[in-house]
Amino acid sequence: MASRLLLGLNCGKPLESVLLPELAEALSSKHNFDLQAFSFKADREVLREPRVVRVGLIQNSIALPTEKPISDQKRGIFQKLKPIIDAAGASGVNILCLQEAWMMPFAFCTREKRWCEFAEPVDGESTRFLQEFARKYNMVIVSSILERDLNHGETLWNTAVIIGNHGNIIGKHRKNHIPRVGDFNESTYYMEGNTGHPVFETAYGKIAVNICYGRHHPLNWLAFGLNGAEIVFNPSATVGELSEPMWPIEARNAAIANSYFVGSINRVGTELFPNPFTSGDGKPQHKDFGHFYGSSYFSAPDASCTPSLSRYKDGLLISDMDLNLCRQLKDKWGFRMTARYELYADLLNRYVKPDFEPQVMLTGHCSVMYCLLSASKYAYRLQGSRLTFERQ
Ligand SMILES: NC(=O)NCCC(=O)O
Repeated sequence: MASRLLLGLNCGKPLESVLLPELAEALSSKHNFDLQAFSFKADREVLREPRVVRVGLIQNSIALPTEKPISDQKRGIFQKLKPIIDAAGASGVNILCLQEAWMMPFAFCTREKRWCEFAEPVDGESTRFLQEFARKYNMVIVSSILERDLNHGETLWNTAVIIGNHGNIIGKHRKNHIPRVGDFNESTYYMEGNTGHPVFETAYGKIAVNICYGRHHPLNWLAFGLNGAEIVFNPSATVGELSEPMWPIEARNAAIANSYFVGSINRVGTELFPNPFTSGDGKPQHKDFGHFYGSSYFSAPDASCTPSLSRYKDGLLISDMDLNLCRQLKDKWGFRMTARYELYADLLNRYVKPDFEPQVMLTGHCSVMYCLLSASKYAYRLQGSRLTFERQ
């Protein structure tokens, strides 16, 4: 019963696990990373063949202490990821996504500008590192980096680069929503993205990327769905104290509401920085953000989801998913058909204007109050939803 609620049912059954090649298992034992694989099925259709793609998510801790030279730290992460990506390749993964800013410690919240040196152009060394794997394994790779935009005054962005299965760069998406919560105040580092909600048509399906804090924004999820995404990745960096109770709910809910699959990834470990920083909350200064709790997982449009990877260990989570499930769930629940986009559009149009007044109707209770007030010594004035009183 508990598992039915926690993981749901896929086509009426518990999710099945999948056997992986020995090579992948051997890499996971040798390099000590968690490896799990599952399969989301869809019903057989008469006119369409199943569209099964194999998707992978990688979560990892950093490789070297943050005091080490920046280039060593970055190379250390490359070395650490190599066997995990090889395991994905050996398992026949078609689309692989790494965690947010995978090529660096999660330094944004220190607000120290020294970490800007990790930034790279879209076609920089991290992309080149991954392009080789993309070619070797015929794999699409989603790589979330700190981007330095050389064509626009060297500004910084939090960007997901989409590398095609031939090693080509299909495009990029820049994080839309920047957190300003607790230690996660990343606004001193990069600006709100300017790429909208692109969906990338890859060899294996239509994918999009909702970077980290964007997962708290239902309209951000919706926009990727409206543009036709079948799989949305959510590469993240978040810690236990801040968000762990929300983690298993938000992406799963987005998958249900938007009839697509979601792959959620969070980094693992505690990252210590050389200088203490504060969170502006009156608590003592500290040198870490807390524990990045991993727990990466997949969610499907039928409300089923995989178990999560470890809270502590590096890991590769693989899942087969029949993308036909997206349309089957659209047909079943009709969320797209029953949504009232014209009503939402109208409200949002009015809401973004400075003179917006909330549409609040007076309850019966209030009307009685107004009658009493009218008979009293007070004059009242209703402006929009604001009620003011004045003694007569
Ligand atoms: N990287 C990032 O956006 N973190 C914010 C924390 C959260 O959304 O849980």
